[in-house]
Amino acid sequence: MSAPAIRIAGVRKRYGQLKALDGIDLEVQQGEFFGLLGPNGAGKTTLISALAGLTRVDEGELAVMGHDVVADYRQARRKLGVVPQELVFDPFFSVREALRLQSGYFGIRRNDTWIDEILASLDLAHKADANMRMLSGGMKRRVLVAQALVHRPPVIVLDEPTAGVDVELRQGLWQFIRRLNRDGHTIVLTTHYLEEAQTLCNRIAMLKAGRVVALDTTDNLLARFASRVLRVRLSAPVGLDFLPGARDAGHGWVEIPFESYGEVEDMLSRIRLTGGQVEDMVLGEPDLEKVFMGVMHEA
Ligand SMILES: Nc1ncnc2c1ncn2[C@@H]1O[C@H](COP(=O)(O)OP(=O)(O)OP(=O)(O)O)[C@@H](O)[C@H]1O
Repeated sequence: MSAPAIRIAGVRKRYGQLKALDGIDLEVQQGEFFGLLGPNGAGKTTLISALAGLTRVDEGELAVMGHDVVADYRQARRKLGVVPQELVFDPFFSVREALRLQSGYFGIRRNDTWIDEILASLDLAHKADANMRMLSGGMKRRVLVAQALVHRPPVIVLDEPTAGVDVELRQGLWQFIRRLNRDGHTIVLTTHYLEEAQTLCNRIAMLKAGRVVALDTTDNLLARFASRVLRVRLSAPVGLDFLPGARDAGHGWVEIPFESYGEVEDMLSRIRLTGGQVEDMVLGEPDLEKVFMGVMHEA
């Protein structure tokens, strides 16, 4: 069996009294599109920086593609591309120079063919010779993605890559990341945009105060914590006893949970039989935000 893309076992990290990572066990398999979610301060960035070998943990082990991040640092680092949260650049380099420099860190020379390919994929080719300080925030973020890819890592970790990024760039970025995933790259993503995580990630871990408080496939998380709901606005109030689980949502709206769409027809005919008239109707799908709130509240 091939090694997991990422293996995190019994990891603890303190900053003084604060337990930033409080016993994390997590495996991400090769080819996954994995979401790492959690409120501010949950420990996501600390975990990523430990994976990249930038932060030493107090206890536990981390490995990338089977390479321990401490004992086998160079190999582990080569297998990993990290898109950091912060935009930090040397303002005096051009985009191409920055990417060549990054290639140099990994001992790769004559990397221009691949660099050109990355620049084209990220729609950055026309900025190749522009100075970093001349780029907009969104462009800089694309360069960060490019930098993470110069050494063709099989595992790519993105720490809030779309924070402060406009809709168009976000869409383009996701298209590109999805393609990398289809090509076999393992993707780990942290984001506060839960909608993005819901559509992109096949599996999700939720962190709170340095612990994993939920870990499952996105579908299972959605099914476990959030239900579908039919919202109807009625012309006149009707008793709700005949609709199991229904609740008055105010302003004439009634919310009725259901599991399969087959039930909706039955609900509507029951409303009609009691003399109720539907004036407006909305079908609510389960969403990750509800799941997230539920998990954080329970944990
Ligand atoms: N160098 C440090 N020194 C002291 N405390 C730190 C340090 N780095 C992180 N912390 C603390 O560790 C905890 C975890 O921080 P971390 O940045 O990993 O959270 P996060 O989940 O990435 O949050 P965000 O969503 O805001 O990026 C926080 O309470 C943070 O204040």
